[in-house]
Amino acid sequence: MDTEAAVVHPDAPAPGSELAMHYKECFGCGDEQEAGLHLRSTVGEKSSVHSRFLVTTAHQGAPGLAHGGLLACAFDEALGACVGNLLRRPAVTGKLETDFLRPVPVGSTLFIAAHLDGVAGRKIYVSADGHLDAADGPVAVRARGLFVTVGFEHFRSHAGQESLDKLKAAGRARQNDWDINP
Ligand SMILES: CCCCCCCC/C=C\CCCCCCCC(=O)SCCNC(=O)CCNC(=O)[C@H](O)C(C)(C)COP(=O)(O)OP(=O)(O)OC[C@H]1O[C@@H](n2cnc3c(N)ncnc32)[C@H](O)[C@@H]1OP(=O)(O)O
Repeated sequence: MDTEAAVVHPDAPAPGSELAMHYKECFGCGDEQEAGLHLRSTVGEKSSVHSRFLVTTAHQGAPGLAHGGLLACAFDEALGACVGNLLRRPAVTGKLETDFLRPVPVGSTLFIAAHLDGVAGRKIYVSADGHLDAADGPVAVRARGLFVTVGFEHFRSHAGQESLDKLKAAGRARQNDWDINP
């Protein structure tokens, strides 16, 4: 694939910044989504974002072990947070690949290190490693994502009015908050 290096937006939060949830009802990071994953993310060095996911009994597949689909969801969120916050462009997941290398037990924390790999037009390539219980713990899950830059029209034309009102209330619907360049 022919990609260019991803250039972090000059207004992106600096390394070390704790990222705010992007939407309080988001399944991945929202604090008003009781059944959600409650990921917490921090900007890292060199086009990276570090997210933490505490696996609870709500996330089980087999007894005592995380469900693979929920782990994929955690990576979707972590990769999306990396893309959205570092590039400051609205983008959606086009493709998400996951390798499950080790079981992830209930009670463990997955430390997900996501990194921007490159950009080709509207396509943004991003990948992540999920380390068990420490930033340098063994890699349990690995993921690669392709995000596609979209205009705000994507959300306007597909989401219901009530959701758009919530988005506006959160101050996210203002186009000048983002670089729209699909
Ligand atoms: C106003 C709100 C703003 C919010 C921003 C907040 C940011 C806050 C910060 C951060 C937090 C974010 C955290 C969120 C994390 C979760 C993210 C999700 O889960 S998103 C939901 C799941 N994904 C979908 O629902 C997409 C559904 N699909 C679509 O809408 C379309 O298919 C779309 C937009 C992906 C592409 O459609 P087209 O018509 O616009 O464009 P075409 O031409 O088809 O694709 C563009 C290029 O991408 C490639 N492409 C698209 N899909 C591909 C695929 N699956 N595999 C390979 N290539 C693909 C195509 O081949 C094309 O490439 P070529 O330019 O020709 O080289």
